Formats: sequence, C-alpha cells, structure tokens
Amino acid sequence: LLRCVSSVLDKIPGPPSKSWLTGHLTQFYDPDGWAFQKDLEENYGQVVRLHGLFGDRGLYVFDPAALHSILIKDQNIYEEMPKFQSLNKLLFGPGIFSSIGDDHRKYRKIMIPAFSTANLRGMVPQFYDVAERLDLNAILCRTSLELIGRTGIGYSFDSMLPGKEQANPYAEALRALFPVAFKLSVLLPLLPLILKIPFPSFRRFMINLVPSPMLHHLRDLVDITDGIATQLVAERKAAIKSGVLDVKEDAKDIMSLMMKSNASAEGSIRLTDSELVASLAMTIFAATDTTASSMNRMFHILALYPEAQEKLRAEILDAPEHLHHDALVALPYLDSFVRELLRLFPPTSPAMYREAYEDAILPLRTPMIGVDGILMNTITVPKGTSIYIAIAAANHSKQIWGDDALEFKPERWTNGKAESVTTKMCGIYGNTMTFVGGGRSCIGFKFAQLEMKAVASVLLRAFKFSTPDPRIQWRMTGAVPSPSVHGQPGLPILVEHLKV
Ligand code: HEM
Repeated sequence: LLRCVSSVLDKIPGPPSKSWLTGHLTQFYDPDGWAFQKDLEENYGQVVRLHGLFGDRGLYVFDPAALHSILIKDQNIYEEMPKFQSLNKLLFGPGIFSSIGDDHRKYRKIMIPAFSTANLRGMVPQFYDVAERLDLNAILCRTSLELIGRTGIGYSFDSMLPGKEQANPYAEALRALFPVAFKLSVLLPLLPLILKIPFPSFRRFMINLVPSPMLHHLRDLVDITDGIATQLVAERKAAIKSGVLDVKEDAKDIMSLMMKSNASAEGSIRLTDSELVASLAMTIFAATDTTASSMNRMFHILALYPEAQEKLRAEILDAPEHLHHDALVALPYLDSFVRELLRLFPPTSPAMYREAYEDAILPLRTPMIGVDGILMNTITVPKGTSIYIAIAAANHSKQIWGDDALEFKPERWTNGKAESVTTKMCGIYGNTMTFVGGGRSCIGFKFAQLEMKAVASVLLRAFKFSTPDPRIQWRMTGAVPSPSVHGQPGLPILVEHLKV
C-alpha cells in the first residue's frame, strides 16, 4: 500500500499522472495516443516514470545499458509479469507466452528449430503462391493469415479464394481474444489467484456463475480457438501414426517441424499434447496481426515514397522471378527497405512488459538528472516494479540513430548495418528493438521478414502503388497499429497494373 503513496521511483522524471486510479494507462493505450508516446520519447530521460493502476509506479525504458540489463544480463530478474502469464495461460494454455525460467526455455528449445534457415528455405514457394493469389482490394491481413496458416500449420484458411472472403472462425476468435480480455482488465490482478484453483472444471463452473456477458464471450472464444487447435494437432498426430505423414521426411510446416523436434527431445522437455496445442495457437497469434500490420505499412510507405518504390521495383525486375530463399534475402535495397520500415514503424504494442522479481540496480548509458536535481548513473528498482520496454522510443532515439532518426531513409542501411548508428543496442535485428533481444526475443523474426520480402517481390513486379488516401490514420485498435479511414479498417491506395 505504501508503494502506492510514495516510491523511490518518484525521483525519475515523468509526466504527471492524471488519475490515481488508472495512472497513465488510458493515455498509454489510447488508440490515437501518438502525441503521448511522442512526449515520452522526447521530453524526459531514456528511462521515464509512469503510473499504472492504483498509483503503481513503472519504468518506461529505452536507455541502451538499461535495456541490456533487463533483456540480457539480468533477464532472470526481469521476467514476464505474473498477471500476463496467467492471462496467457487462461487464453491459450501452457506454453511459451505463459511461462518463465526453465519452463520457458523448454518451449523455446522445441519451437526454435522449426524456424531455422533450412526450414524457411522450404517455405518460400508457399509465400509466392499465396502472394500471387492475392486480391489487391482485399485487406492484407488475410495474406498474413493464409501465409502462417499454410507454412505454420499446413492448413489453408482459404482466405484468398473467391467467395471465401468471410472471416475464418478460428482466425476471428484468435484476433478477438485480447481486445475482449482487455475489456475485463480490472480482473487482471486476480488472474494468478484464479489459476490457483486446481480443477479446470471447477474454474469453468465459477466462470459460468459470474453474471458478465463479456466474460462469457471470452470463455466462448477460448472454446473456439482451443477446440480447433486441439483438432488440428490430433489430425496431424493421426496422420503421423498411420504413416500418411512421415514427420522426418515431410515436415515442412511449423507444426510438423515442432512435432519433429518434440519427438526427438529428451523425455523431461518433451511437450504434452496440450502444450503443443497452446504452442500452435500462440505461434499463429504472434504471427498474424504483426505481419499484417507490417505489410499494410509497407504498401502505405511505397505509395508515399514513389522514388523508393521505383528503386525497389528496378532491383526486383533485374532479378529472375521467384527467387529462391538465399537470393531473395540478399537483395540489398529490399533488405534496407524492410529494415528501415521495421525500425521506424515497429508493428507491435507500444511496449513489451516485464516485472522485477527482485530488487535490482539498473545501469544507465546516459546519466539522468532526477526531479531532486541530483545526477543518477544508475536507478534503484524495487522488487515488483513494472517495466515497459519502449520499442518505438529506442528505434526513434536521435541519441542512438542520429539527427535524422525520425526520417524514413532506407539508404541509411548498408549490408544490414545502419551507418548513422552511434550506440550498439541489444536487439536481435539490425540494432532495432523491434523483435527485442535476449531469452524472450521473437523466434519468428526471419519468417516475418521473408514474408514481407516475398510479397513485395511478387506485387512490385506487377503493380504500381500511389495516391494514398490522405485520411488514412494509423490507430492502436488492437495489439498492433493498423490503418483505418474514419474509424473503419482500410488502406485506400491507388493500385495500377503494370504492363511489363
Ligand atoms: C513483424 C512481425 C513481428 C514482430 C514485430 C514481432 C515482435 C515480437 C516481439 C517484440 C516479441 C517479444 C515479446 C516479449 O518480449 O514479451 C515476440 C515474441 C514472439 N514472436 Fe514475434 N513478431 C513478429 C512476427 C512473428 C512471427 C511471424 C512469428 C511466428 C511465425 C512470431 C512468433 C513469436 C513467438 C513464438 C514469440 C514468443 C517468444 C518467447 O516468449 O520466447 N513472431 N515477437
């Protein structure tokens, strides 16, 4: 209780809190809260004090040394927040999003081999096939879904076929999970307790008794996603058992590849069926909206920067059609373009969350003056402090990227390195924090780039993109930014067929 009244973190500069009850959360999660994000990026130090529920203090961090400590050096201290672990466990089951420590490492060990370069090579033809069936008037989100459906679980959502434009129930339910769960966010702090109820059937009984239509809606969504994922895993297992699928020879999609690495894992780390189901749902969830957002952004930026578009098209037309994996990823301007896009417009929520599980000392690369006027070289972080890993703020920092940090300049990249960079960051991708770094970094980051590059290489050959509707607004309506016009999802740009 005392922490809600005063805290050692009060000496860290940050914006004044407007409400003791909700702190900065309403501004932080405002779908149009870009001005607030900009204020955090530009007007305080590289660590900013924020207020959460009931006066709780948290730290919004983009100082390079502090990020290195949180994500790499002391990653065992800064783990996923217990309330999000519980939420993810209730929504998906036991898996990579709902575990920490050794359990979490176990899931990564089974999942990571599926994303090796050798396996990605085999997925490229599927990427081209889907991109070629793309109806340009349709929303690019469906492309992402179909790509992860085919290469992720060997399943076609058929979202590209004429007459199948209506949403797939699995995909729709997955997409609705978090927006609905966040409407119940007052319950979040109670989730670790709810999970302690030992019998799932008793938990279900209790949930049925609560007179909340929103909670019941969430229960039904979880039933849909869990039911379909369970069925997919069961079918795949049956195919392997009956010999229809030889997982050693034929495994090409991520689900089969995960089953393959699971089959050869030692007993203690082998995943159970419910863990496989959860891993599958979590992978699809992690892969769909993020890449849909980045591809929408890609076409918006192509339309806004005609010179970059021409340069990219020239490079693509110069190369043979349907490049194999290694040649596609090596196209230099396409690589620079994708890097710059993912740097300046990270398709993620404004921050990734951690909590300090012990008292800790956070080092600072740039010392800060506290509100008491005293210079700080380090920050004392009490156990229980919420940490916001400020991805976009790190990617936009002039101290890290130079004075032109806020400009879209693919030319700043050569051979995967940005010339203007003055500070080495701990992110796994080209000095950006887009996929974070350390033991919880994105395992699909190469898959995501490959998807963007394959789609760009197919579409830029055939079409010209221009005249973006000036009313297009990027909003944080879900977990990631997405384009809309007057509140309706959409990316109206002019698409012309090229006669090549
Ligand atoms: C541009 C697209 C993407 C972006 C920006 C992105 C970003 C991220 C970030 C920031 C995290 C770290 C979460 C945290 O620290 O709490 C993460 C984790 C993860 N991502 Fe991605 N991601 C993308 C695409 C994908 C794809 C395509 C897949 C799979 C096919 C994927 C699978 C995962 C998984 C499984 C994790 C959890 C890793 C762990 O907890 O150890 N992501 N992603």
